Amino acid sequence: AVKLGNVTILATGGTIAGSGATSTTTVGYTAATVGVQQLIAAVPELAKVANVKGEQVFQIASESMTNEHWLTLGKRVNALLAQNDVDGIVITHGTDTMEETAYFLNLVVKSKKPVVLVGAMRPSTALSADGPINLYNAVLLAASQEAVGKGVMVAMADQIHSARDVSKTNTSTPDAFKTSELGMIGYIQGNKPFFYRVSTRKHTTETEFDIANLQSLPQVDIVYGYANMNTVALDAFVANGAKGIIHAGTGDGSVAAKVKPGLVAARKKGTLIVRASRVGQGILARNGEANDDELDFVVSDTLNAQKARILLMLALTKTNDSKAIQRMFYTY
Ligand SMILES: NC(=O)CC[C@H](N)C(=O)O
Repeated sequence: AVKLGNVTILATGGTIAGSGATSTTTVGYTAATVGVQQLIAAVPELAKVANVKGEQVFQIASESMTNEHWLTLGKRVNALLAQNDVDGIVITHGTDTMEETAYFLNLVVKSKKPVVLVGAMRPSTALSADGPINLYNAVLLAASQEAVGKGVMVAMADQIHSARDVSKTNTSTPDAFKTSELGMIGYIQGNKPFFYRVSTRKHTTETEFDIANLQSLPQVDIVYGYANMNTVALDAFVANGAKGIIHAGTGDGSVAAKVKPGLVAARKKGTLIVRASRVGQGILARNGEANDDELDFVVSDTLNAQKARILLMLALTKTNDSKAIQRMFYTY
């Protein structure tokens, strides 16, 4: 008989653990109601691909995820993966901030063992609920040799995405997760993962970040760019003590004339400024829409604003040097 891998499922809530009033309730249901043992019991097929254990870490909708949740989860993942009797981890998670949690873990997990985030777009009570098959695929992926060393992954709708590049791209359809231009890394088909590409960016055991002794992360906020933008949000975040600001600018990270003096003043007072884009694809050109060298700004490379926020928080636990932080944005 083939020896099965040991996979721990860490449950955090979300729609995969959600329930609705009827079988056709696919919106307006309640997330985070079903416990991890019930999730596992609903998919007896899991026992064919791994020895599965469950742990309820949180029971929340993922829009309420906080830095503190991430530190707790990251430490638990590292503790479990340090054990000889754990071969991989699956994290069930709400889909709204799944890409953020995945990228955070991609930067702080200290192991080559597979870590797979999974969720559902339809609650467990719905017709054609996607949670059970997504969970099955995630567990077989986490138990597979092929997934070792690939960094943190998101497994949704038979596709494998790398944490750095994946995004939720639809409010409600089951195929919501995409890595549009950079491309997903593989498929799961016929009970097997198939990989086709890997990111060139460093992750997990290759990063310089260590959360073992951290109780909190520096405050970093996002300012969204739009026509007729005013300066109120930026000024309020800076007055509130933000250590970093992600400016999710229009286009290639352009900054409205009215907003620029506030960013420059914040930087002079010590706040790190990262220019990102609201567009969703493409490289943020350094010294393009602003003279970053002169203004001492950092650019986000291809990271979207919510992921740039995570990298900047972790970067600020190591250094305040903008050049070192810019290097990190071209590394991870
Ligand atoms: N499909 C989902 O998981 C969304 C439910 C909820 N808003 C969450 O992110 O947890």
